[in-house]
Amino acid sequence: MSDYGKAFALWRADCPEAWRAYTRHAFVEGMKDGSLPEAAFLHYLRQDYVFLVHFSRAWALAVTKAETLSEMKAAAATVNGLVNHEMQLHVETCAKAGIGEAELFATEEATANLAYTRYVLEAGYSGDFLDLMAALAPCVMGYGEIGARLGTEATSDAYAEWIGTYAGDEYQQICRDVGALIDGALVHRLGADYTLSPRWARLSQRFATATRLEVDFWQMGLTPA
Ligand SMILES: Cc1ncc(CO)c(N)n1
Repeated sequence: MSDYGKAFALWRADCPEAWRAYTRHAFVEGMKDGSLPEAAFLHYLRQDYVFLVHFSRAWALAVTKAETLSEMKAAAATVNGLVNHEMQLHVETCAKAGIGEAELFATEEATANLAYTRYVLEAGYSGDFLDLMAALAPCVMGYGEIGARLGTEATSDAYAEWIGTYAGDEYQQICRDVGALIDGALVHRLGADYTLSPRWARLSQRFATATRLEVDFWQMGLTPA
């Protein structure tokens, strides 16, 4: 497994079934062997564009909840990566399928999408930087892990652009940077022995909840309305 930091590795190990259901979902395996129907992929991608709008807002909230300039820089860099790099994949792929950007932005949110993004934003509104990071980590690192695996295991090039976006150096670097950001933020607020903090179990639960919401998001993708 790639090095996405210590806290991520611990949180991931705390919810093995959910993590596996997320990263080995039928939707993911369908991209790997090319058997995923294009209609399901486009349905997912339109929803994911809306997801990324809210996900970027959550990262922007992290800029305001940061306590050091280094945290602000890392969160701001992630906002930049999302809106100027990752969302480009969605805009270009949908454009090729005849879906324009205005239509993309106007996509009606599926309930699985609403549930997930508002859960993450609420973690940031009601909690602090750490609550927000625990809710954001499964999204960032999960796609990094899926992309890296599919980058070497894919047997079809049907979804090569999607896989390339997440397997690529730029996205993998974001995952490592976010991992380092989270590890540093934990030490800064809870001390070096942060796993002994009474907050640790709740942070791990947040990570597990967000992971389950990722499973629901893939499932939503498999069932176009
Ligand atoms: C649902 C979802 N989770 C994570 C990512 C990675 O940013 C994404 N694009 N969409």
